[in-house]
Amino acid sequence: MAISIQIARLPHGEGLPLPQYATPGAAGMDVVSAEDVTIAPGERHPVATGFRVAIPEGYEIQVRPRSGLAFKHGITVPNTPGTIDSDYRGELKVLLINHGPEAFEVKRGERIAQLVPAEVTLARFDEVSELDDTERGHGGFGSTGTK
Ligand SMILES: O=c1ccn([C@H]2C[C@H](O)[C@@H](COP(=O)(O)OP(=O)(O)OP(=O)(O)O)O2)c(=O)[nH]1
Ligand SMILES: [Mg+2]
Repeated sequence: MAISIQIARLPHGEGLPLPQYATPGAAGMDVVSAEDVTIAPGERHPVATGFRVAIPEGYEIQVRPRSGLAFKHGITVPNTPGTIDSDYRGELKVLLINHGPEAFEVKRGERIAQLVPAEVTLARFDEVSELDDTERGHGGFGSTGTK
């Protein structure tokens, strides 16, 4: 079942489509750019989407890269998955970085990322003096193999 997320359009978002699923089984809702911007190789830019959202408490939106942009142009989201908090009321922005060899032109209306709403599990840390023993113990960072 779909949850309802309120969305408000900023003046520069006029005429843009709402974030939407490209196919019935898509996990992410494609979001488009509200601006024309060129991102030089190695540079990053917080791309405007023209929208603000009010996510219901207990949920977040994850901002994920589009694999096509990453594969074809080296364009990705350095903070992936970006976190949109339920109490954030500023403009939803998509931080893009150009890992490709050529400048990349983002055109207004082009899909730049996908939004995946997700449930948030709230937790607290309960401090203790000892933890239980496990087979893994302190092993990490590749301790179970050679790669
Ligand atoms: O890709 C993103 C990531 C974040 N934000 C907005 C919404 C989010 O709720 C807020 C804060 O993001 P985050 O907690 O990841 O950043 P921070 O560096 O911890 O900043 P803050 O101190 O504002 O929490 O910035 C975006 O618009 N796009
Ligand atoms: Mg934060």
